[in-house]
Amino acid sequence: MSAVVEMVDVSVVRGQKTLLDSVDWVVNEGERWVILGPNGAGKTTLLSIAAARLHPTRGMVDILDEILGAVDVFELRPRIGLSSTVLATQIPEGETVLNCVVTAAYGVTGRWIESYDDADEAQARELMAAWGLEALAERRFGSLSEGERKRVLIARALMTDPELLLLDEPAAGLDVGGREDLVSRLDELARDEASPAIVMVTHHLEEVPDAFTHALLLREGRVVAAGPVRTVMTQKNLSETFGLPLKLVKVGDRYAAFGRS
Ligand SMILES: Nc1ncnc2c1ncn2[C@@H]1O[C@H](COP(=O)(O)OP(=O)(O)OP(=O)(O)O)[C@@H](O)[C@H]1O
Repeated sequence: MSAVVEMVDVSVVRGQKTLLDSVDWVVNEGERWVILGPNGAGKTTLLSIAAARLHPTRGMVDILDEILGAVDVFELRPRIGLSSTVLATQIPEGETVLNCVVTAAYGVTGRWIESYDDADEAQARELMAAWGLEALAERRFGSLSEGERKRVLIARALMTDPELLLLDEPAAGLDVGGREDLVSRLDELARDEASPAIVMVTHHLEEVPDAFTHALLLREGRVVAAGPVRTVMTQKNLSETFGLPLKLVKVGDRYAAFGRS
């Protein structure tokens, strides 16, 4: 099994603040990781490095067999699918759903004068069908519900057939129905052997699909635990990660956590 992401002794320092502190992490082909941790733990910072959007202050990062710092990131980024709220803010409100997805082929967020061939549009329409968006192809991005937007961002992230898929809080802001719909779609994606390696960031255990295989727990920039879900998702590790005594509940292969006095 070959590594898709390898980080060795990675730190990110800004002024007096250490955002990531000596992180070691390996994501192999076929693995589906969740990164869990409280607000400010460094999850988005870690994902930004894996997305080749941020260089560490110290340490070695290998993404898809390229070393960060020695590779042209503009060649590397199209091989990585990224869905995040930051990206959502860069999409013009008036852009159609079809254009939101198809423009990923050029790595841009708004359609201008680029020309897309039939294969690009066919690929975008196939992804929209898979993510329940076919009826929304001509709708403006700005008019979509939060759940629809999240699905557009994921379809867009898959547009370039990435070798690594990164999802930053894909279920944030969704109601229970929207969350469950998204979790089951992500579960299906995770079960598909043709899917790329997946890394998803979340604060909420309830959002982790059954089929996710690995977890990395972060607190104050440090890794509390990392490895297979079954060994990492313990009451002790999660209490340490979130900084309060938690009761961990498992329903089937899904998890939830509650405060414990
Ligand atoms: N340029 C910067 N200078 C100083 N501190 C920063 C900078 N960028 C981020 N931080 C801080 O680094 C910490 C980690 O931020 P990050 O966004 O990675 O955390 P997170 O785990 O994703 O948080 P959340 O769950 O709230 O989104 C936060 O305390 C944040 O305020």
